[in-house]
Amino acid sequence: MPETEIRLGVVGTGYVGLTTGACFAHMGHRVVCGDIDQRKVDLLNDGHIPIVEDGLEQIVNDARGVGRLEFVLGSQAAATDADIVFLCVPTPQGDDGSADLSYIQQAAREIAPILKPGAVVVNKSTVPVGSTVAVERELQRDDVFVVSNPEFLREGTAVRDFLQPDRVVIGSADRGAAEKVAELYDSIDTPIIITDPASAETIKYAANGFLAMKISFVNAVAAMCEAVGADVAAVVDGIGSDTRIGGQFLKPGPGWGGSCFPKDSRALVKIAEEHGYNFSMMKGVIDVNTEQRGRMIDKVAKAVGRHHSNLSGVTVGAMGLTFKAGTDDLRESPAMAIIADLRRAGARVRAFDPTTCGELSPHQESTLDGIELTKELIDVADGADVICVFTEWPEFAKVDLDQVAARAGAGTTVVDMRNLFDPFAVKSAGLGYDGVGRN
Ligand SMILES: NC(=O)C1=CN([C@@H]2O[C@H](COP(=O)(O)OP(=O)(O)OC[C@H]3O[C@@H](n4cnc5c(N)ncnc54)[C@H](O)[C@@H]3O)[C@@H](O)[C@H]2O)C=CC1
Ligand SMILES: O=C(O)[C@H]1O[C@H](OP(=O)(O)OP(=O)(O)OC[C@H]2O[C@@H](n3ccc(=O)[nH]c3=O)[C@H](O)[C@@H]2O)[C@H](O)[C@@H](O)[C@@H]1O
Repeated sequence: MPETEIRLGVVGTGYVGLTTGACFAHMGHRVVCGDIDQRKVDLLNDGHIPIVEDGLEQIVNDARGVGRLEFVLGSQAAATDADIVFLCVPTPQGDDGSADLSYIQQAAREIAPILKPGAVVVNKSTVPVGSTVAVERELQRDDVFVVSNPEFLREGTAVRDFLQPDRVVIGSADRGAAEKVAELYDSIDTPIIITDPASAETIKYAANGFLAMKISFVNAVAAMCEAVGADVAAVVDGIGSDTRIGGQFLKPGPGWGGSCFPKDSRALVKIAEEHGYNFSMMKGVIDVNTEQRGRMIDKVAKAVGRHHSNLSGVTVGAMGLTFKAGTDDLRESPAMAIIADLRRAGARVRAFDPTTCGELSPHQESTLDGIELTKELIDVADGADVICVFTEWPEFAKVDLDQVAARAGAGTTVVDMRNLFDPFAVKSAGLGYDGVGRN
């Protein structure tokens, strides 16, 4: 890997900031990552990775070992001396559905006085169209440049996605600044798309919106499969084999969740609305997702022979809590949303997730109140009237179904929201089975 003289600052050490900093250091750059969360900075300086992310610990430790990666408190300490500063702070959903830019604006204000002349500030956070200009306005510096470089990594495969991206998108009004950022990716073999800031910002939302649309589409098709007696797996195989459609992101489930699709799909609708366009298709994509959660709750109610509004006395065994496998992230998890509704209807929920059976991460602590956590997967079967598979953790598929039936009682239904189990195997163990789009 080539050692370069370019110094990078990264503001925010969450899923995106930590991955960005560690991967750029791995690629040969010198990186200083700053966060306002003292606990996170301390953990990182003690060699602990605060999130579950495959392969991240290794590259963080390797880069720190050769002195290319440092963790400091605050944005200024990260940006001092940096030639290029990446803003990787949250852009949560505001009250009206639009993206809340206050963290970005705050970070920009913090670093404005200490930026080196000629420095490039990069919006890596997902920000609405016009945010490059908004950051320029906060900085009030005509000797620095602002560039958009949206990130497309997924949680769980963040390191791989960052180091082997399908493309890198850079948006800038200044060609030289765009090329400076592009050079950082020189060691990666991938197309680099340089465009204007508004297009780069739109690409990010359009990509997430399109992926959410694929999943909503397949969930709607799954509902149809149940109605007409078709098998969604065969249908997905049949349509996904058409290269114009592609087989990826067509797994039916309890609806899409996570820290990005929900907020970004709403922000996309809002951005369009603010510019005079009614993005009705995206609204439909969101509606189908809401319906999908309702359909899952109806499946649970049907499994125990009750109406979904009255589940008092019902014990639900929950397999998985995170918004998908491979992450510890509970933000906007379909499991958490469905569990909240089941609990509101009076159900008791006992749950196991591989990321909640040890010490809880800060994200998790605040959200798990009222859910009884078990130490082992099999324990969720104890006394369960219904068992829900919320997350597709591969190890769940290896559970001993005879033991599940013994602990829960024969006839208990498994509502398999991820189509993880073989229905025949579940039924052979004496359990009931209900999947998504399967008959
Ligand atoms: N999580 C994901 O998979 C992806 C997220 N994104 C976008 O990236 C952005 C960041 O997302 P995450 O990394 O998930 O957020 P996160 O919440 O995991 O991390 C953000 C970090 O920024 C820190 N922070 C906030 N203000 C700060 C400041 N002024 N100075 C220093 N640190 C500060 C917070 O303490 C936190 O550690 C969002 O816009 C998100 O939409 C984009 C692609 C993927
Ligand atoms: O902007 C972001 O934050 C990121 O959002 C998503 O990444 P992520 O949220 O980590 O997770 P995904 O793997 O996309 O899954 C999102 C949700 O869709 C669900 N999903 C995904 C794929 C599928 O076929 N079916 C399905 O139900 C998942 O279970 C999960 O709830 C995008 O995939 C990333 O490209 C993007 O960078």
